[in-house]
This record gives sequence, C-alpha cells and structure tokens, in this order.
Amino acid sequence: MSGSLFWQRLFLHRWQRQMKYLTKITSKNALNKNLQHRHISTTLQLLNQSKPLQFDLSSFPVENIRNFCIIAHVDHGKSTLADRLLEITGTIPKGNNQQVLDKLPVERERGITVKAQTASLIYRYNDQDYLLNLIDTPGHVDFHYEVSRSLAACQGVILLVDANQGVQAQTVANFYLAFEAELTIIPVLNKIDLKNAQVEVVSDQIHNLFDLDKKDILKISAKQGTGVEEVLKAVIERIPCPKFDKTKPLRAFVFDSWYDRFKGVVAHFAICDGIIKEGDRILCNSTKKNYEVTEIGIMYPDQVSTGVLFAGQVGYAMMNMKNTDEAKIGDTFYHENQTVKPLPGFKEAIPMVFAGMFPMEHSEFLQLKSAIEKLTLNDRSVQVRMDSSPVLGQGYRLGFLGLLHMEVFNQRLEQEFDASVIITAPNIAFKVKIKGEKNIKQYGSEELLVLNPCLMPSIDIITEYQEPMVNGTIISPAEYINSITELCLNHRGRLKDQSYIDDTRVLFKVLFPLSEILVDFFDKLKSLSSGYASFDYEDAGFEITDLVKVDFTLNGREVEELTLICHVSRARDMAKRVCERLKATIPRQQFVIAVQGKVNQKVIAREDIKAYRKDVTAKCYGGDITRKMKLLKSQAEGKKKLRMIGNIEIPKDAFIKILQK
Ligand SMILES: Nc1nc2c(ncn2[C@@H]2O[C@H](COP(=O)(O)OP(=O)(O)OP(=O)(O)O)[C@@H](O)[C@H]2O)c(=O)[nH]1
Repeated sequence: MSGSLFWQRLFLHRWQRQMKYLTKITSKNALNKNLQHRHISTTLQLLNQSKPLQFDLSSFPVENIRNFCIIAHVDHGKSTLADRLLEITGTIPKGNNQQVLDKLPVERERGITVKAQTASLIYRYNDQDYLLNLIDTPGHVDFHYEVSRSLAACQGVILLVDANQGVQAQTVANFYLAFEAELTIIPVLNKIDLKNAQVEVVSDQIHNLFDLDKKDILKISAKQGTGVEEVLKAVIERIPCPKFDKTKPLRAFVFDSWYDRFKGVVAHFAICDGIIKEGDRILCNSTKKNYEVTEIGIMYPDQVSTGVLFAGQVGYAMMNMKNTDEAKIGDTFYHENQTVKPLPGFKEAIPMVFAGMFPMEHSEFLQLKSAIEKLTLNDRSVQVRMDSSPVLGQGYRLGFLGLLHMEVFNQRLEQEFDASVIITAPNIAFKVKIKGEKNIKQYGSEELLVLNPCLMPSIDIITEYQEPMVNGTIISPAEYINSITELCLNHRGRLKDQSYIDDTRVLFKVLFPLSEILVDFFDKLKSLSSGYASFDYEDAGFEITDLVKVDFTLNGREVEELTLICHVSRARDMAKRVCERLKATIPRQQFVIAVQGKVNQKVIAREDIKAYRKDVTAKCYGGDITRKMKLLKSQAEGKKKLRMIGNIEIPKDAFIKILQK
C-alpha cells in the first residue's frame, strides 16, 4: 500500500472514531435531537461507505518501533498519561476522561488498573512515522505479576512519580523490576499542576534513590496534557528499538491471552523474529498443536486487523482455539516445519494467599470449572488445584498474590462469567518437616507444603514448622518513625535497614512473617501515618517458626473448614475471634451448643449458644390448617438451606459468613 493511501485510511479511521465518539456524546443530549440525528446519520453514512481499515505495518522498519510500559505506584497517573498519549497520537479523540485502557468492569468500578493493557500508537517525529507500542500496567502490589510480564515485551519504561506524593514503595519495587530487566528508564514527574507539587524535592528523591540524572527527569501534568508531547519524544530518542530480525524464522511470544466468548481464545503476541500473516499455519511450542491464523492485528486501542505482524511488533492473533489451555502466557509459536529456540517463558508467580472456591449449588460445579479455566487464561498468576469439602462439596483451592487479587478475581468471575461462588477464609501456605520412614513414604517427602490447614499431618510426626516471610518496604514521613517501628515490632517484623531518601522521608526495610501483614497491617500503617506511608512487599522464602493448628468443634464435632494454622503467640486471639463469630452467626437451637477452639485437644476458647425452643403451632391460631401447612412448607424450604454438623443445623449462609474474611 502506498504511503498516501496509508495516511488516507488512517485519517478515515480516526474520523470514524471521532464520529462514533460524537454519536455517544450527542446521544446523551436529549435536548438537541436534531443535531443528534444529523450526527448519527452522517456517521452511519460514513461507516457504510468506508472500506475496512488497513494499516501497512511493513512501512515501520524495526528501527521505527518502540515498545514501552508505564510503571508507577498506585494512583500516580499511569492510565491518565496513557489516555493523553492516545489522544496526542490521534488514536482516540481529544477530551476523553474515560481511562480508555482500563477496560474491565472491575477496573472502572474500583478505579484501579488490575490488568496490563496494550495499545499501538502512530506518531510522526522528525519526518518519520513511528509505531509505539504502549503497555499500561497496574500499580497495586497484588498485581505486580502483570508488571513483570509486561516488561518482557518492552525495551524501556516510563517511571511515573506523583510530584505531590513523591517516591512511594511501589515506585521502588517497579524501578528494580525494570532495572533488573536492563530496560531503559525514563523518569517522569507527574501532577506538576497541583499546588503542593514538590518538583525539586521529588527530583532529588529520584536522583538519590535510583541514581538517575536530574536533567533527564521530565515534568508533566498528565491531566492537563502539559509536557506530555515531550514524553513521546523521549520514548523515541531514549528507548532503543527492539533487536529483532524479520528475515529470521518466526518466533512469536505470547505475553497475554484472554477468552472472548464469541471468538474463542485471543493471544497477544510480541513478534521477536520473522513475519506472521493471516492464513499462516503456526505451531505451539509447549503442546506442539498447530493452528491456522484466522485474524491478526494491532490494538488501536481496540482490535484492528492488519493481516500481518513483523518482527518487533506487538499485536493480537486469533487461531480458532477453543480450549483455554492452548495459548499459555509465556509460550512461543513458530511456523510449521521450522525449528526455532523457544523464548524463555515467565517465572511462575508465587501465590501468597490460598482460599477454597466452591459453587453456590453443588450442581453448578461444571459451570464454575469452565469460568475458572477461562479467567485463569487471562490471569496466570492464580494457582489452581482441585479441592473438596464435606460441607461445600467439590470445588477448588486457589492461590492468589494477595487479598485484593482474591477479591478482584471473585468479582471478575461474577461480572465476566456469571459465576457466583463461595470463598472460604483465606489462609497462607506453611511448610513442615516430618519424621519416620513410613510417614515420609506415605506423604511422599520429608518436607511438605501445607496449603490446606486441615491436611496438616499430626503434630506427633512433625519435627519442624516453617512460615512464609516477606521483605517489606515502607516509605513514610520521618515524624512517624517511632510509631511505625512499634507497629512493625507488634507484627513480628525485624528491621533490616532504615535510611533517609530526602530531608523528610524515611525508607524502612523490614522482614515480616507473611501472616502478619496480610489482613490489617496496611490499614494500621495508613491510619497512624495519616495516609502518608506506603507499603510494598516481596517474597522472602520460608523461615523456621513455632506454629500450632487450631481446630473448632460444635458440641464436640469438628468443623474442618474452620481449622487454621497460626503462630503460637496468636492462637488464643484467633480462636476467640472465630468462636465469637460462630456464636453470632449460628441461630439458637433446641439445645445448648458449645463452640470450642482447641489446640492439641486442649480448649483455648469457648462460647455457648443458648437453647431456644420454637413452638411452631403457636402462631396457628385456632388450628387454621392452611396457615399451618404454609408455615410447615416454609420451614421445609428453610431446611434445604441447612447443613448438619452432628445434630446441629447451620444455615448455609451463616456458615459462609464464618468462612469469609
Ligand atoms: N491534578 C492531577 N491529577 C492527576 C494527574 N494525573 C492523574 N491524575 C489523577 O490521579 C488519579 C489517579 O490517576 P490514574 O491515571 O487512575 O492512576 P493510575 O496510576 O493509573 O492508577 P492505578 O492503575 O490504580 O495504579 C485520578 O484521579 C487522576 O485524575 C495530573 O497530572 N494532575
């Protein structure tokens, strides 16, 4: 396709977008119906006349391609900057306040990015056209796997820092991810429009902490668009082009994939070498299955078919894959009849929190299975194992990177796949060492990873307990040093390092047991520092410790879903809390129920649920048989929702409430 035809079509595409956008806006304006009608008909005319959009990607040699991510702490403005970049390059119309790349309903509702999203931009600079592939990444620690995955498809990053808040814990974590991946880092100070912006102070922090030159720091307001054009120029000037070769055999790296309910599996490819076209037959390295490429294109920012992708480019492909196991993130695809060295895949994510996930009704298990398979295709950081429970039936035990990750996964299951589930109380994994040849043979190894507390071996054969540890980073104003130190000690933290990153802010490095920071540590930290402290953590392996298993019984019968493992110093408090919750959620019955928390059969917490005698016929005045039948019927309905633990009836939803966090 000639250069002028390419620009003609690109212009037409942008005009279509502008008109679609205007249609959306005007359709909201009920007062201006004439105008609305005129816009819609013009747009429709235009759409009817238009030929399908075509980009000629061969007009972008590898030297004119840049692949980069935006990384930052939560809320420092990544998605807002991405919007401005899309606007400046004409990919979307100006005046958008939508955070276009936050596409999932859960992202819109919560106002956070949970999934890295790609968009291709075309930008003219120094009389040349550049293809810029941008990845907007999440900021929250629970989604850091998305960041590390995205970095694999890039040669550089924009490290965005809020000029008001300064460097925060996730800024540090994200910097090191990019630094270790040897990517070019462009430091950018955002929100300089705010009246409390401290441009000089934060520039010093960036220089002191990351050894980045102050003169290389760009100053922008993503919200107002100030300085954003400079960011595009810096991307072109500072980030190297990908070092790939289109004359070599194809190597297409899957760095993301998702399930589209109409089109099946869609893979996101970074083309490392060679050329891939529609109609090509390609082979998956891990399964050795082959496929015909039915559609291929770029995200502009939605799918736009291009028919071909060249080395160094990033885009999507469809291959009539129906099975969610077939486009695994980290896999390599290549042309049939060719042998290439597959690209190194991703490191497996290390789950921090485990929880059981069960269907609301036993009959809905297959539906849940299909939903979990489809969603984990898009979120490879979730670890999936089968599980079953006497109370909740067949289900799964899933491993997540944190509690927010668990909540978001649950919400995505509901919103994107119509699956409502019961989640059990989250727990973390422990390790134990056992003794005795027979026992080791039975369990398969001397060291065991315990993901489900009720599967913990008997203490008689355990010789050592280990708990997971994390390296925590806290950044806070210096005035909170004492209270933060106290908080860390109360959470069994061990201070490893403490240093000033400028005159007023301190960085703490603290080693914590994971169990201590999971639930309310961050809330406490925020509240004692009036919201100014930030916290990030990463896996630090296991450490020998002293653990106990706490069992719960109702009139002597064990409720195994409630079994928990905790540090010996926490056992009494935890047992008390669960007993109180049981008391609050189980309705009174015709006999007293003793709720007990036990360690090694020794009771450490107890609550009693008093007896309550219900006279069913008391309400049936004068022996009115129809009323009595109605009441019995409603009781029978109620009974369906009951679970029996021994002779104790527990309403299913009450049980769920106890299990939930
Ligand atoms: N005043 C001002 N506000 C900004 C600027 N950039 C972003 N914001 C605001 O900061 C908030 C967070 O912006 P986002 O773009 O959602 O931040 P994010 O880094 O993508 O957030 P996560 O993806 O959840 O980590 C929003 O309310 C934005 O409107 C800016 O330059 N100036």
